[in-house]
Amino acid sequence: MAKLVGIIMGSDSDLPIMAEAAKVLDQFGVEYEVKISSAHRAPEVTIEWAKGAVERGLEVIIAGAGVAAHLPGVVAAVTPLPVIGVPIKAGALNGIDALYAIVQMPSGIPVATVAINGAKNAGLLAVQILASTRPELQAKLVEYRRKLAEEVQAKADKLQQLGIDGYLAQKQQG
Ligand SMILES: Nc1c(C(=O)O)ncn1[C@@H]1O[C@H](COP(=O)(O)O)[C@@H](O)[C@H]1O
Repeated sequence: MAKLVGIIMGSDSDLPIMAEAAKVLDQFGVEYEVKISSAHRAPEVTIEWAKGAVERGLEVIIAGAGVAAHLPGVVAAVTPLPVIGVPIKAGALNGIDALYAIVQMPSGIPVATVAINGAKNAGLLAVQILASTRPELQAKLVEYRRKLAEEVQAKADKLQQLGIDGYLAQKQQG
């Protein structure tokens, strides 16, 4: 399968979080490219990467950045591809600054913003976008959701069986 998703982040310090998006894509068998670049520190390289994304065959971009997180918006400004922004928890404001910077895009250039450090959901959202034209991915998503629901049901059954104190005691034991 060709590389369909581009993952870009502002710094290698974002990598531990952004790796969670890559992990989801691995899980669904979606190939991707990964890039460290910065709209602030390396603007030309960033813009060149984003401008070439369509030609390279990418269909979705996941862009993560912390603090004054302009990277996702700058990428979105130069590509017609959907951009999913991941605000990274970093710096004195713990990601609130990044969240606001990414989510408050001016009208006309959207960035689909997930939660602070929400790289896993960014990966899932990318899979969902790709799945709209790929039945095999759609089927995997249905199965993924079925397992999630099964896990919730297992917890509900256990709580019913053990009661609150028993449940918490068992949870504490790990
Ligand atoms: N927000 C941006 C941009 C950008 O938006 O272009 N470039 C780097 N950064 C962010 O700066 C934080 C600290 O970076 P360093 O750890 O390299 O100092 C990172 O979270 C990065 O995403």
